[in-house]
Amino acid sequence: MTSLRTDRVVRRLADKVVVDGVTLTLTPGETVGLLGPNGSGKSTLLRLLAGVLAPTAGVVTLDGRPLPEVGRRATARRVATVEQHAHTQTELTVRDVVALGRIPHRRAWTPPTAADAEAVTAALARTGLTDRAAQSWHTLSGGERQRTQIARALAQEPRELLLDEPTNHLDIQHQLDLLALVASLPVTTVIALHDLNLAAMYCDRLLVLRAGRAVAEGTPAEVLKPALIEQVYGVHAEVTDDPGHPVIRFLRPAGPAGRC
Ligand SMILES: Nc1ncnc2c1ncn2[C@@H]1O[C@H](COP(=O)(O)OP(=O)(O)OP(=O)(O)O)[C@@H](O)[C@H]1O
Repeated sequence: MTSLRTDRVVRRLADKVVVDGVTLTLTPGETVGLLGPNGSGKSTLLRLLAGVLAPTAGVVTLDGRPLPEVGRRATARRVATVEQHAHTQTELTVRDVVALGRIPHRRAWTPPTAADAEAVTAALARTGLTDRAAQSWHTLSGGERQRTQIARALAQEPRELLLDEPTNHLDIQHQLDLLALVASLPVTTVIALHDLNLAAMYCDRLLVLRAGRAVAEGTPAEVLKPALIEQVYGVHAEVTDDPGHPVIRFLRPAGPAGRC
């Protein structure tokens, strides 16, 4: 069994090449970190992987079949996404939002089954939201909203999980908890991240984008070298080896040394 794969995908948006010939093959069960500066094409690549955007050239496959052939509903049963800025317009409780994850599994006009309810309850528990189930979405903090969207994706019981900067808005404990949870799930995960140290700690493999192109791919230790960090982010860094993963320390640019 394979998983998602992009084969030399290109995507143009408003006459600009935003993703430029990226090939990425996911191995079932692995956690792949998508790195790169703002505007480097991470979100766009995630949308291509989810089938929400069609490539301008190249192909995205799921188990070897192009996504248009797999179909939207079948893709939605397999692939869950958590976008950067998820909104809900209507008055929904946390449990209602999480239950939206069951839609791809339900037949039209049929009430939720016991299996649907169980998946929702389990997803709430896994994300620490059981006590918030009855709370209105609108009253949640940014971090609680983020966790609710993760719970919705887990309720979908996906085999592939695509996360766009899911640690935004989370305090450090919830960042670590979330990434530990994601890394422990028996699903194939692609996760766009800005924090290189968190990527080093929780990802099996990294793909680094710059101006839409893949410029490095490999394990965190292979990829996160000072020269690469300087080339991609324009930042000086020291990298030391902690058992199991590299640790990055950013060096101040020359100039007045300010402190918070
Ligand atoms: N609908 C659109 N029309 C025109 N340009 C777009 C559109 N969507 C994205 N872009 C551009 O494509 C480029 C890549 O955007 P994308 O959101 O994929 O980057 P990103 O790496 O996820 O960035 P960030 O880290 O800031 O979230 C950016 O320059 C962005 O302005």
